[in-house]
Amino acid sequence: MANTTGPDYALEARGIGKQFGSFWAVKDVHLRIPRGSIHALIGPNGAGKTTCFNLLTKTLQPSTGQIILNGEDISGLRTSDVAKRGMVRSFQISAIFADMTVLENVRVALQSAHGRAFRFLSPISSIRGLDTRARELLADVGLADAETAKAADLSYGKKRALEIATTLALDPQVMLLDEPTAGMGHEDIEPITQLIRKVSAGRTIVIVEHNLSVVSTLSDRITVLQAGQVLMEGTYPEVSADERVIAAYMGGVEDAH
Ligand SMILES: Nc1ncnc2c1ncn2[C@@H]1O[C@H](COP(=O)(O)OP(=O)(O)OP(=O)(O)O)[C@@H](O)[C@H]1O
Repeated sequence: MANTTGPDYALEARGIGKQFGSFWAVKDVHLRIPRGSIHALIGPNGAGKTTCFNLLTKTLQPSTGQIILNGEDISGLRTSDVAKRGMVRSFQISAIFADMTVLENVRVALQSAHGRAFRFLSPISSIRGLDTRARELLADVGLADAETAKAADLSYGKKRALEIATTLALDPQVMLLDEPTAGMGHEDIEPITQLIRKVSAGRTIVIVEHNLSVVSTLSDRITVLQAGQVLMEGTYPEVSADERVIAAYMGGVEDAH
């Protein structure tokens, strides 16, 4: 529920932690992500970004703390229950069906969003309805011309765009993107950055991203993690000027062009 007495947070983490054996990969992390914002999690290698991301999406069960989505405590829910409440993580590229066409991939995502994944005998008319929506989504991500291509034949950047289209098929209010530009060449980074900006309209986005140029372009606010804990939070100019952040990254900045 919207908080009418103060800032409206789509997603909050209250003291979340994750222990593996005796090691705390994430410890006492607090996050407050205003609705409609783009929020980045950054930090040097091993800082706990991926673990934190997995806790937020309930891929991992937190050892401590609470996760609040739209004012509701989701700490005990499974990923699929969280998705039904409007928070979806980007699928891994491996989740794209390589042998299907681009259009078929988005159709499958739409079918699963509508709970029809296994209803093979759907009337043709409902499949056409899905195709209309699938084409809209493909147009949104710049793949309108590629609908008959096999997913396996797409370039890396276009696979990521397809992945975003399949995520958008679930119409998430809160979208979590795990390193969307990882492994991309320069030619793909700019279009994907623009695409994330475009699909952020009317949504809340949490992004784990190593490329600090992408982070600076997209993020309203940034949380810097170090050794599993929050080092600081602020805007890009604030965090990039902070001596603790500079020290944490010393010798470990990747892709900081
Ligand atoms: N399943 C696990 N069991 C044990 N230790 C783990 C597990 N997952 C992560 N860790 C440890 O937790 C710490 C944080 O890892 P995590 O992958 O969250 O960091 P990260 O900031 O995403 O790193 P990178 O930038 O290298 O991807 C690391 O020391 C890692 O070795």
